[in-house]
Amino acid sequence: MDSVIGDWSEGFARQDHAGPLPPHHARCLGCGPENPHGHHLQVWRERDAVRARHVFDERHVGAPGIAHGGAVATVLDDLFGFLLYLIGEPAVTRHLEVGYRSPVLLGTPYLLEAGVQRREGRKLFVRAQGTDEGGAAVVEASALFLVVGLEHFARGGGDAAPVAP
Ligand SMILES: CCCCC/C=C\C/C=C\C/C=C\C/C=C\CCCC(=O)SCCNC(=O)CCNC(=O)[C@H](O)C(C)(C)COP(=O)(O)OP(=O)(O)OC[C@H]1O[C@@H](n2cnc3c(N)ncnc32)[C@H](O)[C@@H]1OP(=O)(O)O
Repeated sequence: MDSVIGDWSEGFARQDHAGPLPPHHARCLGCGPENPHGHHLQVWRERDAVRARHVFDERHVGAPGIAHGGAVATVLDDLFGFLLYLIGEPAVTRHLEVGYRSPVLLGTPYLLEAGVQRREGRKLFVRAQGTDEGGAAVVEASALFLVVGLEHFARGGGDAAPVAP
């Protein structure tokens, strides 16, 4: 196991308190502060939910002025990844579904929230939604995460490759 997996598993005690949660690692596409192509998602815990206030920018453009659907899916998938801090076990996405109700506009803040709907053995069924500042739902997602052992991540060589300039 290399440094990223080692560091992550060391810090992977269940986070039982409300407040900010740590990024998965520094270069994570969803939340890593050192990934220049990343979304820099900042997530906090409130009771049994995880929340983020998020703004998409020009790097994530699909149709002019509108966030690319794949970028929105990336952010929601990564948000689900923060629920693992509540569960205290590593898991990976097996299935992800996104419903795009309204365009997600660039430069516009959205509240993203996710929670665990139910657990059946190693299967975690999770749900999320994104709302605009008026409280209207613009996007919703559901996913199946499967709990895995840390050896799962050794298949990728463990440490993330350096980010290309
Ligand atoms: C969270 C990360 C923890 C990391 C810790 C280590 C280091 C830290 C460093 C980095 C972490 C950084 C960031 C990541 C954090 C979050 C980001 C978001 C998460 C992701 O980005 S993660 C990447 C994308 N992800 C994958 O790369 C998974 C590829 N995949 C596999 O590796 C295998 O697929 C595996 C191992 C998952 C399972 O493999 P398998 O062979 O054990 O199991 P199988 O596939 O058969 O399905 C099992 C049961 O699910 C049922 N099932 C299937 N589909 C269903 C559906 N739609 N509805 C209802 N049930 C369904 C079946 O029917 C069966 O049910 P049953 O067991 O009852 O028969």
